[in-house]
Amino acid sequence: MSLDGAAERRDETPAGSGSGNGMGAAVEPVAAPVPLSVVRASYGDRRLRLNPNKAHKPDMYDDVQSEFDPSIFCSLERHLPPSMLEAPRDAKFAFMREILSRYLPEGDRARVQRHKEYRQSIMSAYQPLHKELYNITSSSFFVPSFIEAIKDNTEESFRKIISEPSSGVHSFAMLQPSFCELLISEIHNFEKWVTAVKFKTMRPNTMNKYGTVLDDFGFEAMLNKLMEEFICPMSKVFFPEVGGSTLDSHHGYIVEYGKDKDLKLDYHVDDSEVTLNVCLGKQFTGGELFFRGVRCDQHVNSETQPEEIIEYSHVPGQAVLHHGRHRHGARPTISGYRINLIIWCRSSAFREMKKYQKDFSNWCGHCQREKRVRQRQCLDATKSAFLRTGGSTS
Ligand SMILES: O=C(O)CCC(=O)C(=O)O
Ligand SMILES: [Fe+2]
Repeated sequence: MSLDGAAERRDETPAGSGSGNGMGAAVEPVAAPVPLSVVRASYGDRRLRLNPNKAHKPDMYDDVQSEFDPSIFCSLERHLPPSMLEAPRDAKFAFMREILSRYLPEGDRARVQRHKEYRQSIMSAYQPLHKELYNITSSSFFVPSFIEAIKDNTEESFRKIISEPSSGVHSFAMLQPSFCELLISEIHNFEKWVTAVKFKTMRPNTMNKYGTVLDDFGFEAMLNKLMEEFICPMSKVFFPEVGGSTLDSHHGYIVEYGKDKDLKLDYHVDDSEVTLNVCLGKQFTGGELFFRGVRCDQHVNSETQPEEIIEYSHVPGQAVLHHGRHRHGARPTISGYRINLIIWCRSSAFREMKKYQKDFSNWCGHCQREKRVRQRQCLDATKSAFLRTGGSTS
């Protein structure tokens, strides 16, 4: 969405970008499906169970090629009708895939498939430089105060490490300097490889000319764990009203600013429920974040109140956790080079619920103000009615 001042940012669509990258990497074919007539004939009861069979140990689907994530098949298997639980894996896979397909329109399915192929073509050719970055090791990734707070997992422990927790923009020390250095070096290695093999990569979203999607070259599982085990505990406490406790997907990328890179980032809202933004380095001046209040879709361009003006200066290793709909931008990086890790975290449950809601006064600053005005008018009307009738209730 691009209204007056604030532009909503979407991931660059994978459509069309899988081709023309000069890589020529082979894309594995989608697994040959088992004809549904076979599945139908053998298993009469075809209704999924509402409650999962927790005692059942599902098969693994990591080696199966499809447009859906293998973990979906694992989870869904526990909901299969009892007669199917011990069926051959291929039969279960075909059955579940047919059900899932009904919920993914043809266009989306083709887009997902192309993106999957794009990722595979990168990952089958790119050699990571620092393999240890692709799996979380708390002690080498995070500073002790952050590890401690997550371990305690209480509102109090989080508030202890956060500065200005009342503003809705929560900042805290998170990453070890050595981790930041290694990640920067991995990213530069990837960029060097991209240039050398003339691969055409997708940018993180429509507003960056530079920047790299980490999920596209092997970091997806690590960032997912980061979201589930290290972001979710905090967002559950600080952003429960926008699905902070049900984050279930993410978009993880790197932004780079400086000479010959992007200089600034325009005013926008993220395509996320909760965003984690961590500065990795290096040395720079400028590049401050400015925030201008949280807004729902309908009020994304409404005026800013003075108390909503927040400025934040990036410090390497320091994270900012904010509401995705908190309007913000980044000021020009005046000198040096700034590189940040961004994770847009999303909640499918919240997005579904949002479709049926009109009032977002539990988080949108403008809805809140409108509600207060309505309440005041109502109170005034009651008061004047009371005065008119002299307090008589008959
Ligand atoms: O440059 C920054 O720190 C902000 C990046 C940002 O807001 C975004 O990528 O959505
Ligand atoms: Fe943003």
